[in-house]
Amino acid sequence: MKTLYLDPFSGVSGNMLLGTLFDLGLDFNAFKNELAKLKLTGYHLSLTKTTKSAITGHLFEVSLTSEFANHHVDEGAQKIHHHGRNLATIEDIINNSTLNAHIKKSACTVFEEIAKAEAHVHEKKIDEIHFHEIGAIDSIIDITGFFIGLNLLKIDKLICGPLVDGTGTIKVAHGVMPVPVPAVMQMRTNSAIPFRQRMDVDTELVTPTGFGIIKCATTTFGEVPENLILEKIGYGFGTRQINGLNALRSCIYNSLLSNQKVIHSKDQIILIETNLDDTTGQELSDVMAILLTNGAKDAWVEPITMKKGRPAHKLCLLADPTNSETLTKIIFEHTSSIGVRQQLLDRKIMQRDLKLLKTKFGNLHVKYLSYAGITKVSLEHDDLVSLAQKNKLPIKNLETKIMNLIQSD
Ligand SMILES: O=C([S-])c1cc(C(=O)S)c[n+]([C@@H]2O[C@H](COP(=O)(O)O)[C@@H](O)[C@H]2O)c1
Ligand code: NI
Repeated sequence: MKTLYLDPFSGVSGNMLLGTLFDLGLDFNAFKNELAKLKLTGYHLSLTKTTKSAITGHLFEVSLTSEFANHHVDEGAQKIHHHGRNLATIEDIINNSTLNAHIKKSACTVFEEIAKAEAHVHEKKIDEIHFHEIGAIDSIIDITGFFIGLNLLKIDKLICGPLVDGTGTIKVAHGVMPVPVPAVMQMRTNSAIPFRQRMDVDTELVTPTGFGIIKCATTTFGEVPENLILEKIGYGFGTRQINGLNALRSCIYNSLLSNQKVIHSKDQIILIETNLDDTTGQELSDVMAILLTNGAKDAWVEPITMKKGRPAHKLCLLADPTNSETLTKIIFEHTSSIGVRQQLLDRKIMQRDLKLLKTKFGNLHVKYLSYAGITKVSLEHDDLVSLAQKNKLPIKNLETKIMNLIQSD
């Protein structure tokens, strides 16, 4: 299983996404053969291996041949296209090709995502919007080409790090637009994609095409995968000149487990709390059970006295930070709470190694714990209870017997 990790430390555009795939080894001729299935004409592809900031990478560019270039105006670094195709026409081009069904579906999803955002920003219906972006041949090539590239490189999973955009304004066909550009801002709504801005970069780093592809193709955003083998690194250059390297870095990880294991002695955990003065004991116990089955690591209630001397309860839970949205929704859905407090906490943890122990009383899971030379053993309580019932022994008594067996081992 191959995982592609994208690191958009200086943003993302369609060209950068393809540039980085070529730098990872995507074959240009194989790519062009696949792309020809779209039966598009009027374009030229250029792929250049080059060095920027002393780093070697690839620059991928699409240019229009003269017949089409008449409709295309260059305004500094900003390309503006005046021959927009509408969404239906683009989807026809893709769907009438002999590309595989997954590529077709993925590309159409990105076009729909960008078109929806554009329609919202320009306050037009999706079929009547001005397709200055997605009607252009380069967008069709970038978007469809990205999925062709993933397929040729046999990538199974995509993970993306936080997106970094610039600031200020850029000049486009209809005037001056703020950065992040409106279509990108619109696509960010209702999404939790990590995004930040570099205030020292006075231009656009994240384009609508780049953001649309990332949003639709990626389900996991976060840190580099652990315990996987890093196989290859690629750099795809952007065309804008910025203070520093303007490139999209990508890494291929292989799921073969590394023999160099990562040991965690600290991590982060989220504490979620809410005060409840009108929830019954039964309701509290029900919601705690739901929270625990939905990934809370622990959930409990604390008796408190709220304003006006009201006896109440504080519902608390600990969870992985990525689970906070799901668990917050459960609290809002199943209690009268109208607000929760959240704190991200640093946690020190013992390394855990879970093993199945075969004993004369039966099998049970045992946790071997260690931290800076301190070691402990902990028997899985549910297993212990069922073995105690099976052997008709008091739980404490059986625990002592099993601990003695482990120690004598
Ligand atoms: O010309 C217009 S109206 C325009 C609108 C927007 C919005 O965000 S709305 C963005 N742009 C810019 O066009 C270029 C091309 O983008 P690609 O995604 O096709 O690479 C880019 O700089 C956009 O920000 C233009
Ligand atoms: Ni427009």
